[in-house]
Formats: sequence, C-alpha cells, structure tokens
Amino acid sequence: MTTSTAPPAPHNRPSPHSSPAPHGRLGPAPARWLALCLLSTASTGASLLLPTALGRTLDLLLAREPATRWVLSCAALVLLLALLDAAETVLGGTVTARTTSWLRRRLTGHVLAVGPRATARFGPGDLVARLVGNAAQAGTAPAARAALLAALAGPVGAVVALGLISPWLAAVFLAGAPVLALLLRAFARDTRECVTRYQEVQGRIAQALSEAVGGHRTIRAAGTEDRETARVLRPLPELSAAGHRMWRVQGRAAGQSVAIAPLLQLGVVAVAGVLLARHRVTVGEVLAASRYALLATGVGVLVGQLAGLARARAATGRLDEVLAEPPVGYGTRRLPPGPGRLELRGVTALRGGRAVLDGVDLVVPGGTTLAVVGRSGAGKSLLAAVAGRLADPDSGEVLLDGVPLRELTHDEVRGAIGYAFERPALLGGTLEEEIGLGLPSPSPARVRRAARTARADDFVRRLPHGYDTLVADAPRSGGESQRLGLARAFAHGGRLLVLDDALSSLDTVTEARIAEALVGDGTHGTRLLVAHRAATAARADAVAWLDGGRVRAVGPHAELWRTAEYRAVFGEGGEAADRDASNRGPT
Ligand SMILES: Nc1ncnc2c1ncn2[C@@H]1O[C@H](COP(=O)(O)OP(=O)(O)OP(=O)(O)O)[C@@H](O)[C@H]1O
Repeated sequence: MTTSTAPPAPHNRPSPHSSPAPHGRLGPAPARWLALCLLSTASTGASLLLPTALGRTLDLLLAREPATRWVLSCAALVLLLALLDAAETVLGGTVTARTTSWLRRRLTGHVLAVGPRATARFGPGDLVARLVGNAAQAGTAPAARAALLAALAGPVGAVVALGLISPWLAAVFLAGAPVLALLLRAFARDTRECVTRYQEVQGRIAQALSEAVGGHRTIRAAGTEDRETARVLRPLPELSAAGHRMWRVQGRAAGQSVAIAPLLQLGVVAVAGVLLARHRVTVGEVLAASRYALLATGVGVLVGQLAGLARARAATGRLDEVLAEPPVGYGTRRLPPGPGRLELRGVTALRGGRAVLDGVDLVVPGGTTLAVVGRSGAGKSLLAAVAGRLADPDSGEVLLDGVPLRELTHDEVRGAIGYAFERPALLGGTLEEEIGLGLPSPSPARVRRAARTARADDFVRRLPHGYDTLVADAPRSGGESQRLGLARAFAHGGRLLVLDDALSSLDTVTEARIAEALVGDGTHGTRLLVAHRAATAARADAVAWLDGGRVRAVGPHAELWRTAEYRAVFGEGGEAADRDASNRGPT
C-alpha cells in the first residue's frame, strides 16, 4: 500500500484553497483590527493626557485657584481609560477569535487540498499541533500587534510630552533611550528563537503521540508501553531547555530594564527638580514629568507585548510552512462521453529518489477489468493512485477517455473515478452518509443497492439504527469495514473504478460473490483491481503483472499462469508472496 505522495504537479493550477501566500498582517477582520488600533491609541492618548491634567490641577490647587474643571477632567480621563480598557479587551478577544477560526479554516482547507503530501512532510500529529495550538497562538498576532503599537505610542508620546514641558527633560531621557532600544531588540530576537524552538519540539511530541495512539494495538501486543512512553516524551528535556531559556531571556530583559529604567526616571526627576528651583517649571509640571518618565520607560509593558508578538509570529511561521506546500492543481477540461478507457503512457513515479513506477505503458479498454498483480513493493498501490489521480507521475501521462487527468476539473475527475481501499477511512457520519460520501445527493435506494452488491446490507440492517447508525456506534470487523468501502465505491458509479486491495479482508466466498457482481454485470464501467489472490486475477479480463515498477506482461490470467514466476507471485496458497497486511494504515 502506498503511503507516499507525489511531488507537486509541474503545471499546477490554483484550487479554491490554494493560495499559499502568507495571510495578511491585519488578519481576516481589518476593520475590527483598525478599530482595535484606534481604541488602543485612544487609551494611550488618554493615559498621556492624565499627567498633564493632574499637574495642572495640582498647580491650580497650590495657587488656590478654582480647579473644579480640571478635577472633573481628571475624573473623566480615569473613567475613559477604564471604558477604553474594557472595550479593548472585548474587541481584542473578538479579533483573536476570528483570526484563529479563519486560520484554522484556511489551514484545514489547504492541508486537504495538498493531500497526502502534507501528511508525509509534516506527519499527522505535527499537523494537528499546528492546526490546534499554533493556529490559536498565531490568531493573537493582530491583537498583539495593535497592543504593541499602542505600547510603543506610550513612550513616544511621553517623550514628546517631556519635551513640551522642557526640552532638557526629553534630552535626559533620549540620552539613555538607545540602551533601552538595544535591550528590547535583543529581547525580541532571543524570544523569537526560543519560542520557535519550543513550538517545534511540541510538534515533535504531538507527532510521536499520534503514532503511538495509532499503533496502540502493536504497542500493547509487544508489551512496550514503557518504551513507547519514553519515546514520546524523549524531546521533553529539549522542551524544558527551550522553556528555561525563554524565562532566562525574559528575566534578563526585566533585570536590565529594572536597572536602566529607574536611572532614567531619576535623571528626569532630578533635572525637573533643578528646573523647578530655577522657576522654569511648576510643581505640577514636575509631577507630570515624573509620571511621563514612568510612561517613557515602561519597558515592562513593552517586554510583555513583545513576548506575546514573538510567540504569535513564531506560530505564524509554522503555519506559513504548511501554507507554502503547493496544493494539487486541476485543469478546466471536462470529459467527453466515453466508456472509461484508461491509458498510462510512459508513467514514471519517483519515491525516495528511486523510480517506483518506471515507464509504465498500459491500456485498459472501456468497460473491462484489469487486475494488477505483483510482489509486495512492486508498485501496485502507486499505480492505482496514479491511475485515479491520487498522485501525479513525475513523467508520463494518465488519460481517461483520451483526456489527461491533470487537465480535468476537480469535480470532473472525482466524479469520474471511484475508489475503494484496503482499509477505508470511515469519517464519522452515519453509515448511509459514509456510503454516499462524495455524491451530491445520494438516494437511499442507490446507497442500499450498492450495499447489497458489496454484501454490506445484511450487517448494516442488523445494527439497531440500520443505515442511520453513526460510524462510531457501528462495531465492525476488518472485512465489514472493507464491504462498506466497497459499497461506497459502487454507489459512486463513475466510469472508472479503482479497487486497491479492497477485497483482501473478505472471506473467499464473499470475495468471489462481490468480484462476480463487479466483473459480471457491466454496470461498473472500467475496473482496475489491485489483487493478491489468483482467483481475483482469474476473473479479470486481463492481468498486468508488475515487477519492480515495470510491466512485465499483460494478458489473461490463464495464459500468464503458465509462467512459473507468475505463479510464484501468488505463493503456494494463491496469495501474493511477502505480504504483510498488518502494517497497513487506514487510507
Ligand atoms: N514516500 C516514499 N519514499 C520511499 N519509498 C516509497 C515511498 N512510498 C512508497 N515507496 C516504496 O514504493 C514501493 C511500492 O509501494 P507500493 O505500495 O505501490 O507497493 P505494492 O506493490 O502496493 O505493495 P503491497 O502489495 O505490499 O501493498 C515500495 O517499495 C515502497 O517502499
């Protein structure tokens, strides 16, 4: 069974989910994001006005002049700050939630548009970690960016306000500002590095865990639970190291800012004191200057915002890696009417640097059945995948009724080709929905007819809710699952049906009945069967004998059977040699 994936099609066309361009910096709700920026900036503006208002109030009170208006202004500013803060929290949460949901939708669509190549490159566990954890972190990016803008506006505004009180005050602060700027830059860089590392290790743990969950029977049978736990958790020390480094970086930045910020504040207040003594500023202005100095050196706020943004950006980088994988491209052509003639012309497919299919030429006339046989690893599953455009060849062409599959639209190719696999993936609906999967409007009669042909109708009807039973509530054997997969393929009814080892778990009687129905009634179009049993091959109109990725011979089974090497493919019991069905995963 092929677990591999094809390299990108040489002439990909964009699909609805295809745009690999990284998402916009403003996220999916630019109006809300702008509103958030305005709110944050307004909040910063109000906090910048407050010291001036307080200073002015103090001056008036000291001069025993009426200050009611200014006292009320101060109260209004404090109230405004509280309201803006509440609005910011609500709007920030909304922007984050919308961005996260948008990213998850986009990533899910993209992963499915890329197909098995995405799973092969990242692994299912890591993909889930990116989709769940990293998408949530990346979703905070627009709100974090807005918060950082506002946090930066605070110190900038405070320096301007200091300059308005006295240029000397601004000069004192600006003398020390480069050190603060360098400190923040180094902090942002170091944080990003360790956060990226942290998230990458998390992804590896998730991947190992998903392998362990998928293989729990094997682990239990081998009694290797402890070893497996140790394997899943092996990256923990790396995770811990990255976490500790993150705290060290944060601690160092906080420590350095604690050392520098008070010095700067002290300098500003000292100069303000000198200016007061020389009657160049008022007492109220000294009060305002001391508060502006606090605002200007608000590195603590900036450090927090920067750390949040670094986390969000690192997560965004991990999502962008997935989004950069090109999706499968489709063409614009439709199929002409035809019997379902399948043609492979010089098909070569590389995997792991070697040609798993090597210049395969095959023609399956419309309405006939071709069995593909060969030893394990001969390339049968890859040939089945290429024939139904689940993978693209690296060179050569696959044509259905004379049209290259790559030139067909998505709906045309999926509507024309039905599939059944050794282990069908049943995706969580009712059995009726699962059998009708992919059909625009599957009628109950069509679903039941297909189930009867696949010998699935009996056991489905024995279930308490029959066809309405949810997949999760339908206990089934491997053979019963296969029959549901076959029913799905029969219900599909396209002009080409590809069965990739889809009869292997059936008892011989059931297999014989299904194969007879499939081959005999002529309603299933053209059929390509990957077969391990000699009896299945014998029922086909012709057999393609695959050996080491090449077609060794094509002909009726009875004719090929005269060759000892062909017989050896099926082994003594009539089954293909060297098979190890136990390692195959759901398809
Ligand atoms: N991504 C990959 N990287 C390297 N080799 C791969 C990859 N995918 C598949 N192969 C190899 O390609 C060969 C053909 O695989 P395929 O699944 O088509 O064999 P098969 O004939 O269907 O075997 P079986 O009868 O055991 O199912 C195998 O040797 C397999 O190891």
